[in-house]
Amino acid sequence: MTSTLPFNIFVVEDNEWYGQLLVHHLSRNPSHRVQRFTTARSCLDQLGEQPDFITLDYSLPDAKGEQVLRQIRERLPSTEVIVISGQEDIGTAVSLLQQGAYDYLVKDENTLDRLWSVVGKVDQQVRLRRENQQLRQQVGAHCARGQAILGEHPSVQLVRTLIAKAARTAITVSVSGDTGTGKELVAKAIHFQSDRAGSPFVAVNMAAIPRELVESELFGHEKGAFTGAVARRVGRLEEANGGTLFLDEIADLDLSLQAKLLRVLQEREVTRVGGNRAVPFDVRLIVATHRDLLAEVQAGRFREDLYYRLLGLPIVLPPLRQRGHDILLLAETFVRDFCAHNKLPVRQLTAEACTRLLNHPFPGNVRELKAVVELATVLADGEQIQAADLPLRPGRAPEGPGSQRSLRDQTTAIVQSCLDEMGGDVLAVAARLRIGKSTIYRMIQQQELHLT
Ligand SMILES: Nc1ncnc2c1ncn2[C@@H]1O[C@H](COP(=O)(O)OP(=O)(O)OP(=O)(O)O)[C@@H](O)[C@H]1O
Repeated sequence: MTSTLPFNIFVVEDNEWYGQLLVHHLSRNPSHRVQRFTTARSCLDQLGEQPDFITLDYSLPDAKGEQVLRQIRERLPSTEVIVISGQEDIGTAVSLLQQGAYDYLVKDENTLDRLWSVVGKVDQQVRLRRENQQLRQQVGAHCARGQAILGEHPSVQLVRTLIAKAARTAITVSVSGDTGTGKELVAKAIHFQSDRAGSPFVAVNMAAIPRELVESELFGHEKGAFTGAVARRVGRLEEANGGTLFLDEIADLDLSLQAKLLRVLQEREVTRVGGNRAVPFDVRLIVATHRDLLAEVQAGRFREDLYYRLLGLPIVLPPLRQRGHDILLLAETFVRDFCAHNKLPVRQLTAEACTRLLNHPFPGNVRELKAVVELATVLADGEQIQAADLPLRPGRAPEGPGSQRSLRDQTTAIVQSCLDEMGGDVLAVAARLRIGKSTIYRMIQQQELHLT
């Protein structure tokens, strides 16, 4: 997928001859749309056109480079600005770079070549960003229709209700649940159902970033802020401006950064590492963890003030094994989608395969179920997916009271939970669980099951 939109460039230069030279040079690429302005005011008045790139003459008749740069950065934080100056002045260059200029060029015989290579880089970044945006919109359309989170279990219905409520405001949301229960999916659903859907959804996993890089990842850094900071980098908070920031595995954030995050969230401004300018931001925060955050607070590993700042609207995702017949509903949907994507004839799970799925503890939750049934679809020979096709490994035993139960007890519990959910409709339960209705009637007669 490539973006066909033009790359919009503003050239702000009062010198007639040099301005025309820049316009001519930058217009050599047919996808560039170049406009020229001779004053700061005329450029600022047209920022509504959202240029992708601006070349800014440092000395304009009505303003200095710093002032214009500040106003552009405030209004269009993702537009890159390159300052072009008649004289080399290291102090000015450093100050402009710290204020967020992409580069600082001195007018000499190399300027046009350097400009050409910088514009090429920015052009590529912008196109990648647009592609991402298009992909996001596709995912978003799916999430926004409320179809992403499958399940009929009351606990999942409650999750969908809370998502819809959260989407109406910008409240912080804290999602908890074991690995693979759908925490990121919930975060995306909230974002794409909210009025921030057209803005970025940025996900950061605290456990996946080396400790020493977390601060710069979140808050960004200026060029030269530390060894290896070869270019300015906008942090994830700024990247999510106007949209949603999803901080996964928040409990893994170390204590010193917890203090910094709290301050940034309270002040609603972020200063890049090595920078001296606070940039305001507007993001909805969604945090997730598979740990008990309150227990982390009690153990002194998580700041209590940050805990209360982040709690917001809590959404709890139950483990898959506690969602009754949703296991089958999800399995059937994953098989159907997988067959459709891979142009395979539709495959059905046999009754034995369903029973095997219902009795598996699924320590990896929905992610594990999806992987298992997709692989089984590939392994199955005919149109049916047999129990033996399911690559289920004896997993970690489910935690809690169920862990010591026999297979029979677990089956009874699943059938009972379906009966309760479906208002005692034996035929519907038999169809859903693919077991004979007489088996259910016999279990009722033997008082293993109860109709409420
Ligand atoms: N209720 C659901 N309906 C449909 N798909 C689901 C559901 N829950 C989870 N999934 C799918 O399961 C996979 C894992 O979900 P997700 O990544 O959101 O889990 P997670 O809790 O964030 O995992 P982790 O804690 O390991 O990061 C994804 O492919 C997701 O689309």
